[in-house]
Amino acid sequence: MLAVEGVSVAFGGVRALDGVSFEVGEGLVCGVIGPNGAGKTTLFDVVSGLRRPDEGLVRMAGRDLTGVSPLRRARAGLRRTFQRTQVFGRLTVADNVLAALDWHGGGGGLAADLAGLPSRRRLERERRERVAEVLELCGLTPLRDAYAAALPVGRRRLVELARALADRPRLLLLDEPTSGLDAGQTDRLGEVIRALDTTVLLVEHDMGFVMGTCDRIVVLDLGKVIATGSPAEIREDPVVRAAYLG
Ligand SMILES: Nc1ncnc2c1ncn2[C@@H]1O[C@H](COP(=O)(O)OP(=O)(O)OP(=O)(O)O)[C@@H](O)[C@H]1O
Repeated sequence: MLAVEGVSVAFGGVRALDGVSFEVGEGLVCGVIGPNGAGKTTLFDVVSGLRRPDEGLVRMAGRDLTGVSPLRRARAGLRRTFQRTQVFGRLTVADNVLAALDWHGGGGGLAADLAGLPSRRRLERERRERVAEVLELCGLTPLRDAYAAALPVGRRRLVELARALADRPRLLLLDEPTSGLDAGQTDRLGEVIRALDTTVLLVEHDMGFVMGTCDRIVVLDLGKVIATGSPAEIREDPVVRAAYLG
């Protein structure tokens, strides 16, 4: 589903990424870990299109995305969440998710809205249904009418996840999704992520969360992939232990 092939990025003399290659299969959750400065954020920026690599390719479902803008990547089904949550505080939880669907437009423009065309009403119903489905998936149904600004950070993060999932992304990038969450909220988030059928790439410092949530793990150190494997393989890998786990 996602293939990163020989990606390198240099900042002056620093090789932030140095020939990074790995693949993530359809529907799998892949975690990227590594010590500070390993290149995780740079890798995320390359995959989401915020930074163009000096060398290498990023493919999604076989399509080369390397020169494709972040907006076009979004249209192709890629979504990203950020370390600092980005939700509309003045909207309710349900409207936050609805707003994430609205950018597709309803077709027919304002005239169709005013005329209340049947096609438009059907679309509206489908949207409401999708919102309800996503809220349920993220455990937010009881909070659907709460204002996002009033929610604690753990819930806001779930709202952000719900927004990212609203129109069924093909690939979801999560940047330190547990930051600011307590243990209970972290467990809940892990359950939601595991229940998704979307392909997920996440960067995370919380090792317990990574080991419990991910199918595959990519370990970066000084811009290079030093190991890839299942959580059990990574835990046992002598190179990883030496470089990172201690
Ligand atoms: N804009 C930049 N200009 C110069 N050097 C940079 C820039 N961004 C990152 N670097 C350097 O590239 C290397 C990789 O940084 P990156 O932020 O990708 O690592 P990271 O694994 O995300 O680290 P952290 O866990 O601390 O967030 C580091 O040596 C960093 O100092």
